[in-house]
Amino acid sequence: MSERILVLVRHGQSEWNLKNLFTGWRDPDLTEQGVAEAKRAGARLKAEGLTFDVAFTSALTRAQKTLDLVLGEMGQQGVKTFRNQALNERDYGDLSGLNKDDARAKWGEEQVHLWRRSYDVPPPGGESLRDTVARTLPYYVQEILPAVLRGQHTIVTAHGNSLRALIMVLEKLSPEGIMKRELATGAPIVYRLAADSTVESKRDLVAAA
Ligand SMILES: O=C(O)[C@@H](CO)OP(=O)(O)O
Repeated sequence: MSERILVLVRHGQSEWNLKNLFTGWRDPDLTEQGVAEAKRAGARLKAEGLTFDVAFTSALTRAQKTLDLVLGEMGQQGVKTFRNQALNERDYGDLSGLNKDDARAKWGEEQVHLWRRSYDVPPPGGESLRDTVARTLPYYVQEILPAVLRGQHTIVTAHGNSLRALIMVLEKLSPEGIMKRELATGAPIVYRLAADSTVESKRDLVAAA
């Protein structure tokens, strides 16, 4: 039985990350730095000797391009890929497109932090992390996890908060625990799962600067 490998990668820096705008379901492209981060992630995964059998990504350009660049760097362009909006970023609702510093000036540091990192406080008109878990988890359980348990080496490229949703479940984090969890762009996390789908080991492959 081959190993049960699941790799999660947040997309490389996007144009709106650079401009400090709430992004959510909006669809900006990667910046030059984001492209470099994605390639570096691919190089790190290749250096680990990893190969992939199946890939999952969101319906958004930044995550799809990141996947293409990672696989390209690994010489693995042909990997079967599934794209689904279940893996999209948390919907930021009315905050989408606003500048994060302007939002802090308007609503206060604490309120904006709760919208960005709390488990259950939804931004106006958008999804809380709990809502995002409710959207991503069925897709994980029905599509991603079965592939991993079959022994298919699996990569998921997605977004800061859609991945925090999956990480909360994988790492059994509390609402307080997930509040402190930040994901760097283009930094792969390699999980090995046990046959009962719990996490056996985890490694952060921080992309070299
Ligand atoms: O704007 C967004 O969609 C996300 C990810 O970039 O931002 P935040 O870190 O505020 O959740």
